[in-house]
Parts: sequence; C-alpha cells; structure tokens
Amino acid sequence: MKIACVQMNIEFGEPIKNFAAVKRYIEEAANNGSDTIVLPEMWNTGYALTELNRLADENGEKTKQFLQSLAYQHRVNIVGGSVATKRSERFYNTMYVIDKGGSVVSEYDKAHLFKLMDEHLYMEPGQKLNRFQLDDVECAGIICYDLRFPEWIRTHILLGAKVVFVPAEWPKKRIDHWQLLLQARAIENQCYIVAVNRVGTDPDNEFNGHSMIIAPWGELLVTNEEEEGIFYAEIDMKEVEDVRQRIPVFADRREELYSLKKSFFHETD
Ligand SMILES: O=C(O)CCC(=O)C(=O)O
Repeated sequence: MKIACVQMNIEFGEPIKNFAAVKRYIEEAANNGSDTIVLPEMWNTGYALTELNRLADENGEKTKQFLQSLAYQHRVNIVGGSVATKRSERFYNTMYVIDKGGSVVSEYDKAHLFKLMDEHLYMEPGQKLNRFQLDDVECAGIICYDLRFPEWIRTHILLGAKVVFVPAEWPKKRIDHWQLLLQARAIENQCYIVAVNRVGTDPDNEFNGHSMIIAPWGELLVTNEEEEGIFYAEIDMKEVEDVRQRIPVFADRREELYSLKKSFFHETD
C-alpha cells in the first residue's frame, strides 16, 4: 500500500481556502500512484475554536461529499485527518475515512480533548473506537492528543488493527514528544504508524510537521520533514506478521496482571 502524508499549512478560520488546498493535494497524491492519502487534524478551520458556530461543518456533510467524490474519482482511500463538525448544536473534532469506492467506512470523534488548547471548553469528546478496513487491511485512527493514551491505541490493536493513523496539529515546542511517542507506539504494538502533522502557524502556535511513517520494527520510513508537501512510503503488511513472530509480544502478554484492581489485591494479599 503506497501511503501519502499531506503535510500542509492550514489557513486559520478559512475553510474555503483549505478545501481548495486539500483538493490540489489529493489530486497530486493520486496522480503519483497513492493508495491511501492522509490529511492532518482540523484541516478545515485550524483551531479557530471561538468561531466554530460560523465555521464548523454541519453534520460533516460538506466534508463527506467532498472527500467521497475525490476518493471515487481517483480510486484512492482517504483518511480525512479531522474537521470541525457541528451536530445538534454541539461541536466535535471528527475524522472521516473514505475507501476507494467512495464509501464512508468510519466516522470518529476525538476521544481525548486537549485542555492546554482549551479544546474541552468548545468541543465534545467522542465515545467510540475507530476501526475500519482499507484494501482488506485492519486499521485504526486516533487524533493528536489521543496519542498520549497508549491504552487507547492498545485497545484498537488487541481488536486487530495493524496500521494506526494519527492526524495532528502538534506544536513545534513539543515535537520531541511526538516523535518518541509515535516510535514507541509502533514498536510496542508491532504495527505501522502513519502520523501526519501540519506546518505553519496559528495565533498561538508554530507547527513544524515531522509527519512520520514508522514500520513495526521501529524503522522510520518518513521522518524529519519540516516543509509543506506530500511525503510517501510503501508499507508491507507481511512486516507486521514477521515482527510479531520474531518477538511474540502478544502471546507473552500477562493480561491477568494488568487489571489495577487485581494487582492491588495481590500486593496486599
Ligand atoms: O499533546 C500534545 O502535546 C499536543 C496535542 C494537541 O496539540 C492536540 O491534541 O491538538
């Protein structure tokens, strides 16, 4: 599967300009033979949280139609990063995933909202997992701050995910955390990680990309890119099986030790 990471700048509070940029990027990535194109977090508006009432996409309709038509036209999967959406007067940070036939195969609201950027004051957290298949590969998707919750990713992995997509607006000042956390998640879960971060600035932050594709053994297939652009890598699902056979982490898990309640009981027994 050839993957394209769209490491784009996002115009703050300017959905029309951002939709036009995403269209150009998807066309370019499709023309370069991509199977799966991945966008960053909140690419329609950036973190324009105080203007969500005016800017958020009502029921995600505009985004879904737009991505579905591009996916169908170019026969590509699109992991649509995320967009600000509005449903029943509430706002969400929502990922839509579209397959090559133009069907929406997953809708996911970011589960862990980022208090440092006041996200919890404006948006509602999601309550559901994000599992889907693309070209018969079991996948999962999380959004930005979700990355700091390894148990959330592990849950998806235990249910079968072999590729985890991570769209983000991760600021430059904590980019070392981004790199380390992503690489650790790939190694411990013996899976591919495809992580796409934006570049540019908003009123509060600077973003320097470093989108990454990481193999299940931890090799960096895309890394350290700081410029705006599309970065590509091929992933091979045999790698996941090979690594899982080499070090059988999943067979060696001691589930019975991991429940907080039980280990506390054991210690005081
Ligand atoms: O966890 C972090 O440092 C960044 C998270 C973030 O920027 C976000 O979730 O939007």
